[in-house]
Amino acid sequence: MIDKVYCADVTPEMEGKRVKLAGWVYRKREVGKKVFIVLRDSSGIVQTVFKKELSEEAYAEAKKVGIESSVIIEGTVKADPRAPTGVEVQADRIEVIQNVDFFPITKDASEEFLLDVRHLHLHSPKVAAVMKVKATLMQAAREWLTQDGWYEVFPPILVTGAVEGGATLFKLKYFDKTAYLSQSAQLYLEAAIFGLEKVWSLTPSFRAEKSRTRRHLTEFWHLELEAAWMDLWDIMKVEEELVSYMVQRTLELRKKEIELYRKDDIKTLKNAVPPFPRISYDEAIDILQSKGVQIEWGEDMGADEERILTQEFEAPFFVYGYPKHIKAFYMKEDPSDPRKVLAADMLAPEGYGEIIGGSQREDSYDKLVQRILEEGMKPEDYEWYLDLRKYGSVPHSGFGLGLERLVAWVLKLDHVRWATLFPRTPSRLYP
Ligand SMILES: NC(=O)C[C@H]([NH3+])C(=O)NS(=O)(=O)OC[C@H]1O[C@@H](n2cnc3c(N)ncnc32)[C@H](O)[C@@H]1O
Ligand SMILES: [Mg+2]
Repeated sequence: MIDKVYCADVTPEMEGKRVKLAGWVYRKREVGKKVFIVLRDSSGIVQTVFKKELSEEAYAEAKKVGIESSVIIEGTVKADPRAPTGVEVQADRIEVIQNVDFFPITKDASEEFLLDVRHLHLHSPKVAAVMKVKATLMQAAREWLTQDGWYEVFPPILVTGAVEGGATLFKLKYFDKTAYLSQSAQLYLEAAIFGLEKVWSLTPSFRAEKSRTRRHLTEFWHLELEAAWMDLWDIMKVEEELVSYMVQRTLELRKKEIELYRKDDIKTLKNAVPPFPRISYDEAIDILQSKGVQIEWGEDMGADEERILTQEFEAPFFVYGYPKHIKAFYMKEDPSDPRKVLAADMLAPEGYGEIIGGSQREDSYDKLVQRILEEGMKPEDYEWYLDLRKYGSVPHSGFGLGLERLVAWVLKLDHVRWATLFPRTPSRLYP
């Protein structure tokens, strides 16, 4: 590894120190007999200046390099309040690793073009900032999960059945059998709780969703938890503590990156502290109807309805107690109201809506068989899953958080596709 100083680590206090930098040409301009190159690396930027009288050779090389050329630059640090970071490097050496005559991404690039050249768009510091925030959210999640006694497990992605409905399964040939790409690790996490009690996984989940909305991907990263002995209210507490820790920790560690997208508009992020507000599905329907939304009890809330509902809150909030017929087969019927299930979604404010889907699971063998039949599915396709209700069944609950949806809310992105390295949607499989 080259023995370099990172751009962000060059400070005015290093005045007079010689440094070696390695990165990419981010900005370049010539003024008289000087060439200013703003160098970019993963840490940020620093201005370098090439003067003819300091090194004719380096000056001549610097004049020739194009934007996003990869270079190594050496020189002496000089404090300068006019420079973007208050400091610049008086360069006397440049090694051009690869010169770029024309970098395809220009200021007027369309969103579709940026997606077509996503592999080059990843040069962008603003895109890198999204990935740093995503990484820090998961770093925080791991910190919280470890200290709270949860075990990470690694479920299969090649599976034989639907969790969230057969309509969004990606089917593939598995030797002489049929397999599917996992929609959710949940069923496997439910098996893991009998030995580990509190488990979590981060896996890619796949949904052959034809809906082209701002919050749907066909492949997304899914943070899922499952716990024995917990009911719906217990798991909702876990959700709010986990999400709160993730958001507050990321605010602490990635403030600069968040401000790139939100500027100082971070009130709703700071509000993400327990307890999150809780409203019932019934109350949600009342609120929507009072705002003139045409929705009846029993109907599902889509992105538009959730967007309107989020206007009532300035923090993430729960909606609980959904009608049974709009929710998944595995959800436990509410003993106090058989029309409902013990399910709760967490909705992010500012129009983002659902970021978490969770529920208490049906732990009765007979009731689960009945639900599977009611949903038009075959119990024999879920034989192993039903076994979990035959050999020491316990009350248990869990949830799934869409990581891209959380990132989209934290950074106020206008589409979840910007929250993932290489977005997958119905119309995008390349690059
Ligand atoms: N372990 C569990 O209990 C998870 C459960 N089986 C499940 O998959 N619920 S979910 O379908 O609401 O998806 C969970 C979350 O997963 C995200 N999600 C769900 N579908 C998508 C798509 N298509 N694109 C992006 N993100 C998606 C979204 O935040 C949802 O709230
Ligand atoms: Mg859901």
